[in-house]
Amino acid sequence: MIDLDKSETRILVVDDEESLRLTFQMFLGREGYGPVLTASTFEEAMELIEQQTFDLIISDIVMEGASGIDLLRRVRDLGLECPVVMVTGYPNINTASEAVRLGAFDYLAKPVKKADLLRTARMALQQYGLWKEKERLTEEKERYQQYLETIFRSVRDMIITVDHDMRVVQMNDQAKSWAAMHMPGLAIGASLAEVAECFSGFAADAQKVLECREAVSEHRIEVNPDGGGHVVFRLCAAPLESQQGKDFLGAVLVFRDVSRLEDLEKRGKRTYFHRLAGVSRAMQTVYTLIENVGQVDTSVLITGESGTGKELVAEALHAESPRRDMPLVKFDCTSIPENLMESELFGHKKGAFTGADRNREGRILQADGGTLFLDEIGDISPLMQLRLLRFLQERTFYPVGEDRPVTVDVRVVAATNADLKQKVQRGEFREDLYYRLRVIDITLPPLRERQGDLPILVELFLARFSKRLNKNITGISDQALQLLAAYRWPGNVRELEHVVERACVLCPDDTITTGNLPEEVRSGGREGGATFMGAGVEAPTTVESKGVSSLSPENEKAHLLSIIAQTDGNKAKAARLLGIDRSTLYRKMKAYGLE
Ligand SMILES: Nc1ncnc2c1ncn2[C@@H]1O[C@H](COP(=O)(O)OP(=O)(O)OP(=O)(O)O)[C@@H](O)[C@H]1O
Repeated sequence: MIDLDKSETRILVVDDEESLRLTFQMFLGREGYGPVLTASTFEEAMELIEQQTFDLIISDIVMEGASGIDLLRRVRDLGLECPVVMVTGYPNINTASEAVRLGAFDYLAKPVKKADLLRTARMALQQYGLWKEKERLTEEKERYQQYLETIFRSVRDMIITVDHDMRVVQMNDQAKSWAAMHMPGLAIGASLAEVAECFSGFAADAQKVLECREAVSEHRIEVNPDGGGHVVFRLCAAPLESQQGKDFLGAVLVFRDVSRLEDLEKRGKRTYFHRLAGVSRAMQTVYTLIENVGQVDTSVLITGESGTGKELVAEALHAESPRRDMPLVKFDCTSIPENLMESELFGHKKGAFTGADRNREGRILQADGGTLFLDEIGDISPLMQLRLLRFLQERTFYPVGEDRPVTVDVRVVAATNADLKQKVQRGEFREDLYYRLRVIDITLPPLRERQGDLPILVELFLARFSKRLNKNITGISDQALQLLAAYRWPGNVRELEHVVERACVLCPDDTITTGNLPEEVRSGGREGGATFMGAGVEAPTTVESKGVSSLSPENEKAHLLSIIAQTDGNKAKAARLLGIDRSTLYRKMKAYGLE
């Protein structure tokens, strides 16, 4: 039985006898019911009923003018469900039982005893309470059903539910229109197993779910319908259970025709290529170039701003070449002082110089049979330029202190974010070396010129950092993505990667929002045009996050000094704070004489 809150029950007593009205009002009021209102005529009662809602109406049958039965009829005509109790004198007992047939809850015979009145009132109110609760639950269920149906209708995926015997129970509109075109046999009531043999993958998934009561995760299946053609579906299946998994109802299959996507991918529209991500035309050109150039042994020069993915291109070139099982040796030309560079690259003989207490194999020899990646090639000294040119021309070299040449089979891939051509014009870089290196030139456009790549890169980094940070971040709000798209990205993909990493660290739930983005990005880069530095939460709070790329040379030098000091000389940390990589930092330090 449901509990009644008596003080919240509105009762109307209708009687033309004032003493009876007052007695009923007093009995009910003292019992805690309220408010209890009274009316002496049909008209007066109707006026109150139209103005407010009642939980119980107690009405005399015989009144001057319209009767209590008229009142009951009127109440039901208005669609009101509240219980009506009739009061009648002994001679009118038959009329009263007639009233019950017409929908009255009960009747009370005069003289009405207090106990009878209270018992009938309690029962009527309790029954009405139950009815209201049932109505509420039905309404809620209907609303929920509607809500589910709306989802069912509006998702772009096709959805089919099947029962234990694999008979189709429900199909959403997408599934229906797809079936009408490609598989007319697939309809509500049809057996999924029998519909078409070529769709056996669907039936197999459904069968698995029905047998194991476990979801089958998303996978792709190829289908060759009778009418010909070739269709690829992305399909997942899950058990269909009632609330709390008490009843097992069957399986739900969610699938999507991805043939067009597959076609696009096959036609060269690739989203990923080795560790590179991007769908823009520029990146498609880069992928194709790498594929073609990978097969030959010519030198390649990769150019592009800092953080555009030059190192990833070098890796992909190596992976695409027949040298892929041999070493890829990376050498950052700015990472070590000039005087040690020759020995580092070419190796040295024991005793070649003070401190050379044993023979040392250089990077070039380590790369024998494989690829040597020379990063930041624009920064090497004229002497090293000459040595490298000789090596590229003759494929032999002399380790420091050694007079016998060493021959190796190495493919050289170099990268720079400097404008080498300008350096050649200014006499800072050898023209002959430039052309030797640049047999093939792969240029990576800055991120701001290939905005179409942004969503896919964001998705890639979100998945990466969500996993690394052991979080469950599944997406980014449209508004946050719009801010990222509007930003100029002076630090390119590296900077974007740091921004997403920082956002993942700050994000408390499953969606990155604008609040998780740094101020620079939120203000559209208007904060003095400074680059976001990817400091994330690891940055000491005392370090002012300010980029370098837009500062004047004097300010940039001072800023570099300040960051290096604040990180206690830790170059890796300083570079990270500045949103540039270590080699760029070394280059800048060198340029400002800060070594
Ligand atoms: N197209 C891309 N897809 C996925 N990640 C990328 C892409 N481009 C760059 N990145 C990421 O951005 C960061 C910087 O890339 P990378 O080191 O290859 O750039 P770079 O051009 O060599 O930079 P620098 O000139 O400063 O050495 C890396 O973490 C890399 O994984």
